[in-house]
Amino acid sequence: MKVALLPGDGIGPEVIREAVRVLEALELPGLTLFEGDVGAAAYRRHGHPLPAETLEMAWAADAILFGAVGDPSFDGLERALRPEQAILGLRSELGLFANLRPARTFAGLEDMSALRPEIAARIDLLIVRELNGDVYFGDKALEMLPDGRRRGWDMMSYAEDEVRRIAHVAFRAAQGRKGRLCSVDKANVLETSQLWRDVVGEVAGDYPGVALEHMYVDNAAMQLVRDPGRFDVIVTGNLFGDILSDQASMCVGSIGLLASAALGDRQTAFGTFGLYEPIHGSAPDIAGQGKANPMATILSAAMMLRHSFAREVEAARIEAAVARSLAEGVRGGDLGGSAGTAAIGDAILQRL
Ligand SMILES: NC(=O)c1ccc[n+]([C@@H]2O[C@H](COP(=O)([O-])OP(=O)(O)OC[C@H]3O[C@@H](n4cnc5c(N)ncnc54)[C@H](O)[C@@H]3O)[C@@H](O)[C@H]2O)c1
Ligand SMILES: CC(C)[C@H](C(=O)O)[C@@H](O)C(=O)O
Ligand SMILES: [Mg+2]
Repeated sequence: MKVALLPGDGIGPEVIREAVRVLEALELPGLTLFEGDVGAAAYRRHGHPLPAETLEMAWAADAILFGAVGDPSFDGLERALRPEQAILGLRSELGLFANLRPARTFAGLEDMSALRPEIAARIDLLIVRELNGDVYFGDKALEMLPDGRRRGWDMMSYAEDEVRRIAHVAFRAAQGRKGRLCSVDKANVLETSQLWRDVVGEVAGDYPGVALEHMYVDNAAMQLVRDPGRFDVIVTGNLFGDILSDQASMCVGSIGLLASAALGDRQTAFGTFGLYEPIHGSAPDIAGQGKANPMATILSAAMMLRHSFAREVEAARIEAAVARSLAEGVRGGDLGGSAGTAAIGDAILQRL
């Protein structure tokens, strides 16, 4: 059970450190951790945000635990060398097309939601975000028009097989939950979305037990704050899923709480190969201050144990320890408290 740790930039190394303490406390036989460089940290040392040796390490691993990448001082670099290309490169090179981003209310935390507590109390949803296509990976350019104006453009597209495979993931997830799937698109304006809607509708024929609805993304953004409890599984494209998952995090209470799994088809001897990461970024505004909430990363490690190592018992132990910490008042700055990164890690370890 080989895990590649890719801490990255900003608060990435700070939150990964706490997740490693939790994993080590479980004393899982055969679990080995090794570390690689990604993002701005890798650019500084190797001249590239995703060096060949890091990619090799990723291929050799059974799972990846990823922190975050991004550093404002590198925003002026050509796009191919920017820190964010490391995570995009890993997702596409490794064929990790299915991004699971669960959002669930934690008991005792309803007051921290940006919504009214009685509305926040009902959240239990899963965003299934397509991760290898959409406007993220199409041709793009910044160019000069003949009349001297600058123009930027990005090609948005999905091929039907790309939509079909993520639709199957989402329908199967809905089968294992409350049996409701909401497909989010912008089919009233975008041809990419019309194809998305058509193909999701076709796949629905294989899942008669799942109730499918289609919703435009602007309405979905509104419904997510009006009544997030109405959603079970949401399936959507790369861009809309990115945006809606940050929004869902504040419905729960903080972006420091939301974990994620990026999965593909590849199976290892232990389970499904995957990359696990908090949905948040490198948070340059609080980096280096010991203030980051490591819960999202610790919960991502739990997802890793569940999906990549079939260790449901240990995954549930981690999740229960996080939930108990929150129920007993452990709060980072993101939740209006004063507990630092290491203190939150200590609290979870004590309750493991
Ligand atoms: N997967 C990734 O690696 C990833 C994801 C998102 C953003 N980014 C990158 O991160 C950099 C910063 O982006 P941003 O500011 O838009 O988003 P961000 O998620 O890094 O931060 C947004 C806000 O949330 C806060 N925050 C985030 N995580 C937190 C945590 N664990 N505990 C407490 N507070 C937390 C930050 O302090 C900030 O105020 C950019 O370079 C961006 O490209 C990377
Ligand atoms: C850093 C960026 C490329 C990334 C994304 O847009 O997918 C991030 O926002 C995320 O949510 O993981
Ligand atoms: Mg994002």
